[in-house]
Amino acid sequence: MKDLRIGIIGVGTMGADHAERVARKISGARLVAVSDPDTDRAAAVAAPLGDVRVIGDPLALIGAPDVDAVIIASPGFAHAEQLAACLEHGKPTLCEKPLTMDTESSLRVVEAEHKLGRPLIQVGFMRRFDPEYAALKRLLDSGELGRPLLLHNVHRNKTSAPHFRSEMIVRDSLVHEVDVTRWLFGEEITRVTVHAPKPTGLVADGVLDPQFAVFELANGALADVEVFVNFQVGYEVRCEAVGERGSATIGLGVDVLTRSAGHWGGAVPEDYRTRFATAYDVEVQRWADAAARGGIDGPTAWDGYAAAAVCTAGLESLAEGRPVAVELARRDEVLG
Ligand SMILES: NC(=O)c1ccc[n+]([C@@H]2O[C@H](COP(=O)([O-])OP(=O)(O)OC[C@H]3O[C@@H](n4cnc5c(N)ncnc54)[C@H](O)[C@@H]3O)[C@@H](O)[C@H]2O)c1
Ligand SMILES: O[C@H]1[C@H](O)[C@@H](O)[C@H](O)[C@@H](O)[C@H]1O
Repeated sequence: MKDLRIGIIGVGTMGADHAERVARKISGARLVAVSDPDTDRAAAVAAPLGDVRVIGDPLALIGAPDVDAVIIASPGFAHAEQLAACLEHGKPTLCEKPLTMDTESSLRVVEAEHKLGRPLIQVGFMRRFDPEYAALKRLLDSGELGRPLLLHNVHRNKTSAPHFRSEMIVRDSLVHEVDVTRWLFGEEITRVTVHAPKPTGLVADGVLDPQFAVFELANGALADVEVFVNFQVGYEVRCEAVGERGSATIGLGVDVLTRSAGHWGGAVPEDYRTRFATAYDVEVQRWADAAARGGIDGPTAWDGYAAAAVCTAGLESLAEGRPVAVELARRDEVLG
């Protein structure tokens, strides 16, 4: 079988990481093109990776006949237009989260894909491919812990860019826990409350960081999330599920404990590229295998839309200081 020819749009932090992954690690696939408005950056990413074209216009990359499948790693605000083009050209697409930046445009993506009659869009909720999250999912599904009752999540980044304001903390960071909660518990989130304590003094005025969210699920379960994107120390993502007959915790980072220089303990990863390296590898390999067959193998456009709807409610809650019901279209009405 011929290699799947992949083009990547947006080669900043995440896109460059995916470019290297596709070029060096993913079997049955080849990186053939990258696109970024910062063409110098695109050229610098492409140069060490072999025969990779730089295409200035992302829509031209999507339409290029020698690009079989697309990875979108541009900022969230650019996803809606680029996803529409991928659907128009019938190209299997791995779109980094968030699907889009609002509920309405996410629903339009779901509807446009549905009209094509086959799933083409996979959303980059990579935690589903992380070995620890996957083990937790299997444990919960096995019933060993009884009915899941509670999920406690911690999501901390070392620092975030100045443009990363309160809305981004919800739509770009908290969105991971929205997906993890829906996926682990297999239920929709129906109501959201996002609280913000007095912010850390280490962010610009007006940025609500950290935030503390509570998700109410359709089956009566509850999830809480601390999201703190300027924690200073490093990258920490933890999660504990509590069921009727036990609990399970992942993300403790305890696999290598060292004693040196008068301390003992483990390392704190710098960012998501280290902590979730395996998850990204598995995600992209499984997506590439599925894309070669013309489809997807992971979180769907519907998952991206459902997460966007929860984030919209979360932002309203953050602004108004009260719980907000999630407005989600009926799945059977949208997807038939
Ligand atoms: N799954 C994860 O863990 C993870 C981690 C980081 C980022 N992300 C997601 O990846 C995406 C990119 O984030 P990032 O941190 O790499 O951002 P970044 O700012 O580092 O890079 C974005 C790149 O996109 C380019 N760009 C800007 N506008 C564009 C457009 N209209 N079309 C194409 N390219 C454009 C920029 O020049 C830049 O090179 C976002 O959706 C983000 O949420 C996901
Ligand atoms: O875009 C990134 C990415 O999604 C990371 O996985 C998350 O930890 C960050 O908070 C977010 O800014």
